[in-house]
Amino acid sequence: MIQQIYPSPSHEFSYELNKDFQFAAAHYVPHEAAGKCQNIHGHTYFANITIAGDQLDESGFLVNFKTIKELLHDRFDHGILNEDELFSDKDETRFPTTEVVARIMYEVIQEYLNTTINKPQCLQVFLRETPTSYVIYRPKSGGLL
Ligand SMILES: Nc1nc2c(c(=O)[nH]1)N=C([C@H](O)[C@H](O)COP(=O)(O)OP(=O)(O)OP(=O)(O)O)CN2
Ligand SMILES: [Zn+2]
Repeated sequence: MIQQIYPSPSHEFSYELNKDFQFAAAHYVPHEAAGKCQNIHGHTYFANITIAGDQLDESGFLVNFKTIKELLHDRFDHGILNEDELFSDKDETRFPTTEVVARIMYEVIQEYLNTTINKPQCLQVFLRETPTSYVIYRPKSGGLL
């Protein structure tokens, strides 16, 4: 896996965990502004998920690395993003652009984290779509799910 340097969010939590993974997925952006990207095509996405908190769970984990991979990588890998119910071709807030995919990845992981006993926070999703294009999504403070 390509190791990358990415910006870190500032915070005052005692623990910060980062999980990197790649997934291959196809998508198209259903808007004329997307030009050739209106046609279905594929990417090898690279993601880095940052999670922080002050309390560990009964396993001594902030959150199990494996769970993050199962929730995100295993859902999207070798899929067509537009066909996942998380996305929509009719609602621009759910077109599978890099921005939206990053935000939706945050929403998926934070909804899971909210069910855990120690309730850590996802502070950042870094999502690289191509060698020259990436997005960082950070929830606004106070706007956490
Ligand atoms: N703000 C956004 N702009 C674009 C997105 C996006 O998700 N958010 N997506 C695309 C296309 O899907 C495309 O896959 C990526 O575009 P781009 O970086 O332009 O890809 P190129 O390989 O053609 O870029 P180079 O500059 O030649 O490396 C378009 N825009
Ligand atoms: Zn694309």
